[in-house]
Amino acid sequence: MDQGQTLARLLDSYATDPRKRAVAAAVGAIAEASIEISELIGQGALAGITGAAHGASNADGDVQKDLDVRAEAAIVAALKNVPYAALASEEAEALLMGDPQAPISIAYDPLDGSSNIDTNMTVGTIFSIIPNEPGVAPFTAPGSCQLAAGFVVYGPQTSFVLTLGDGVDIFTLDRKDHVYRLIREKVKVAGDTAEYAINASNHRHWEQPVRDFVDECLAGADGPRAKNFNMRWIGSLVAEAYRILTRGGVFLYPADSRPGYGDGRLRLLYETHPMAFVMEQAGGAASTGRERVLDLSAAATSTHQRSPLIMGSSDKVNRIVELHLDPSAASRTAPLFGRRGLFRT
Ligand SMILES: O=P(O)(O)OC[C@H]1O[C@](O)(COP(=O)(O)O)[C@@H](O)[C@@H]1O
Ligand SMILES: [Mg+2]
Ligand SMILES: [Mg+2]
Repeated sequence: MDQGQTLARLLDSYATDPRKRAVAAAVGAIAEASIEISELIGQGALAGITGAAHGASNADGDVQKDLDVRAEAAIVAALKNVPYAALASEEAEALLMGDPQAPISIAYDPLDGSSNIDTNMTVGTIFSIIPNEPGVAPFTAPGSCQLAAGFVVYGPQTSFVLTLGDGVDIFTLDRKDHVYRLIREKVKVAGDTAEYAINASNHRHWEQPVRDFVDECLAGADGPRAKNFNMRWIGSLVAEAYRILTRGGVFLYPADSRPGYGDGRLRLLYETHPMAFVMEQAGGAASTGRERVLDLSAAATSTHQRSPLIMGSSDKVNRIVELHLDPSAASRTAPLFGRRGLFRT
């Protein structure tokens, strides 16, 4: 690994044609905005950030926090000189239209995990950059068309996770010099980690395949996976994704039976598409349980469309998909487990 590599230098060497120059400019602008957001978060109440509601609701009906609004403003300002056709943000009901001839469009979640702000826990920014085809409605292509995607984690360190379609690199903010420095190159999701993350309070609303997978994990060394599992739930997608990239495991925000949760909670364009691209580029997988997330596309009017997200180590994601596609897989591959009747209803 080139210890002296910075995000800015990597983007310079990537920008070899007009489309790539636009991608590099967009990633660079989001990185600039993220440094400002990181400083705001670090200051917290000292910068007037309280975690209190801002008063308005975003397009999905979530109450906007102060920081949601300030992060949105920082990103829109940073993208001012980037040639984009359209911007889709969690915090804006409608698309923000730019130059229809521009080579790219950008979707982003300015502040992910906002319910964590007042608890001093990790939050982040997520982004997805797609090609713009003049005459075609923006953001209607499948996730596999993404040119670049990534996320920023505002944790004890501020880190920038990036894929330009050729693996995943992680940069950490050098606060002294205000630059992102490469700390991990071509990250690979570990396959053998016995960790899963899901909001277990929704257990009664899950579909059977999700219950079956969680039951397998809960059964630990006595169950079909013959391994004791740890459970993690931070309530912050970026923090869960960062943990999976650095340590392995699986994250689920599945569809469930609560009204409005038929496609889970996370939004396709600026949450599940970019996370799926990052996971696949790191050798992991991302599925809804039935379909590859990168095969999904949004309808022209559905900027804030949701999709289930099951992401992480391929073996675990594949097992969950198997349980969805073939319900008998639960008992067939676990005869001892099935015979004992553990967790069976
Ligand atoms: O509170 P829940 O239902 O467990 O949802 C948690 C999920 O919601 C999110 O906070 C959604 O993102 P926003 O904070 O951007 O709305 C994810 O980061 C997290 O994984
Ligand atoms: Mg979010
Ligand atoms: Mg958000």
